[in-house]
Amino acid sequence: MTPAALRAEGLTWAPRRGHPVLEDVSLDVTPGQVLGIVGPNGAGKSTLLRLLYRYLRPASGRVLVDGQDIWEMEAREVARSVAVVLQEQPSDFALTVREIVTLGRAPHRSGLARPGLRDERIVATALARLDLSRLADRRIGTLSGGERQRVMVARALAQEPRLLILDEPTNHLDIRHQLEVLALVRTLGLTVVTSLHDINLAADLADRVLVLARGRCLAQGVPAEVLTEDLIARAFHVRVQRQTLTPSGAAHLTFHL
Ligand SMILES: Nc1ncnc2c1ncn2[C@@H]1O[C@H](COP(=O)(O)OP(=O)(O)OP(=O)(O)O)[C@@H](O)[C@H]1O
Repeated sequence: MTPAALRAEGLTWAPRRGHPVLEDVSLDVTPGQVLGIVGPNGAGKSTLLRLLYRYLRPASGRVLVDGQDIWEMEAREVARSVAVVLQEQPSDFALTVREIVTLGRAPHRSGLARPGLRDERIVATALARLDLSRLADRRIGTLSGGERQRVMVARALAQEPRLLILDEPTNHLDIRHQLEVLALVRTLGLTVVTSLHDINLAADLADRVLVLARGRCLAQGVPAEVLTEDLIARAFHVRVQRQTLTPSGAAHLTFHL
C-alpha cells in the first residue's frame, strides 16, 4: 500500500443555523507523514477530522486525497483508502473481536461475497499486531475500554488504508498500550492524521502538528518550532514551561494554571 497525499484547502463548516465551528483551515500532509492535531476542548478537532474522512461536507473548501476531491469520489472508493478510529466505541456488543476486525475488509469485497483466505490472513495479522489474537473469539461487549480501543485500531488496519485518521486514539489506553499504539502508528508507513490531547505525546509522535483554537488554525509545522510556550499558553490559557530532558535532549512541557 502506498501512503496517500492529503491536502485540505480553506475548510469551513457550520451547523445548520449556527456560527462556524471551523473556519478556513488548510493543511498538507505528504505521503507517510504523521500530522497531530492539538487544541483545547471544543476547538474543532473532531469536526476537522470528520471533514477529512468525508462524514461532513464542508460549507466551503475541499479535501483532496492524492489530488482527488473526496466528494467527487464514491463513498466506497473513499473507504478503500481512508480508515478512521473514533473515540466512540462500537455498540454491537454481540459481535466477536474477529468479526469486528473482519468488517474492516468490507470496502475491498464485492457485494455480499464472504471473506476469503486473503481477508482472513489480513485480519489475523491485524489482530496479532494489536496483541488481540487470544481475544479473537470474545464478544466485544465483554472487553475493557482499552481492549475495545485496540480492536478499533485493528479493524482500521484490516481495511489496509492509505490514510489513517484517529480521533484521540489513546483514550482508554493505559500508558503501555498508549506507547504501543503510537509506536505502531509510527511504523505503519501510512499517512496519518490524529487528534491528541497530550501535547508531549503529539510532539513525540507527529512529524508536524496543527494547533486549533476556536475553529481556527493558530499554527502548524514541526513540533519543535510550533509548540512554543507562548503559543500553547495562548491556545490553552495555561502557563507553560519547556524543559530539556537529559540525557535524551528531548523537550518536555509542563503546565500550570
Ligand atoms: N453538529 C453540531 N451542531 C452544533 N454544534 C456542533 C456540532 N458539532 C460540533 N459542534 C460544536 O463545535 C465545537 C467544536 O466541536 P468538536 O467536537 O469539533 O471539538 P473538539 O476540539 O474535538 O473538542 P474535544 O476536545 O472536547 O473533543 C464545539 O463547540 C461543539 O459543540
